[in-house]
Amino acid sequence: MGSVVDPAFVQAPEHRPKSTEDFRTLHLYHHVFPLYREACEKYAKAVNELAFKLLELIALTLGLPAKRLNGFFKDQSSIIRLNRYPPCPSPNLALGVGRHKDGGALTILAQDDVGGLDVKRRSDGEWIRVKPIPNSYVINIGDTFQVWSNDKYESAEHRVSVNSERERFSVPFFFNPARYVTVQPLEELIDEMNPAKYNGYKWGEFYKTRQNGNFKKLDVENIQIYHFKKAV
Ligand SMILES: O=C(O)CCC(=O)C(=O)O
Ligand SMILES: [Fe+2]
Repeated sequence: MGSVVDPAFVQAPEHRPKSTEDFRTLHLYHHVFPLYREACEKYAKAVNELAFKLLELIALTLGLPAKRLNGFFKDQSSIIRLNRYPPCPSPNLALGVGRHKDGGALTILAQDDVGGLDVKRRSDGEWIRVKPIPNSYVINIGDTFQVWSNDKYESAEHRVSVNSERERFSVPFFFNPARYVTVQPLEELIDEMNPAKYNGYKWGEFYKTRQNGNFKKLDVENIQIYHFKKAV
């Protein structure tokens, strides 16, 4: 790479790591944008605190001690993504993000007032726009919670539509457990009457494979939690 003349035109790095290991060596030009780094770190700390509060509240709703799930996040692999969706001349022919489910425990999404996030209504399969509400987050239950809760909670399928008028920004925080965590139905929630519906899987392996895409796209077979569903 040549020398940097104007930092506004620094070539963006290849930002999709090839393996989970690469996340550790990912640098977003900290030296070029120190204020950006500071803002990101501050935001990450605050949203992480919120994530733990939500985690504890959800644990209580499952009849578990508030801190029952906290240990899974000791070496958490959470990430924040900054999304920009430019206006699209043919919004009916393209999607900002194709249909998918978030694989982790929770997603805390900040979105601007443009709108574009659609969630699939389970009753009839219709795509419903998630209306932006100022100063609020969209909280999404991910696959990990679906498995922990043995299907009591379900992760929602969603996608992002684009429009031809305005660019859109969103900032999801993906609250993910440590890579070494085996995700499986919590033992307190299963018994003979209500047996485990999933075999356990290693979060790090699942996530690495999920990075190849979500649901079936081109010729890549994507990993989904139903692959771990036990036969009944
Ligand atoms: O931009 C959004 O509103 C959501 C993006 C999203 O679903 C994702 O990055 O997983
Ligand atoms: Fe998502």
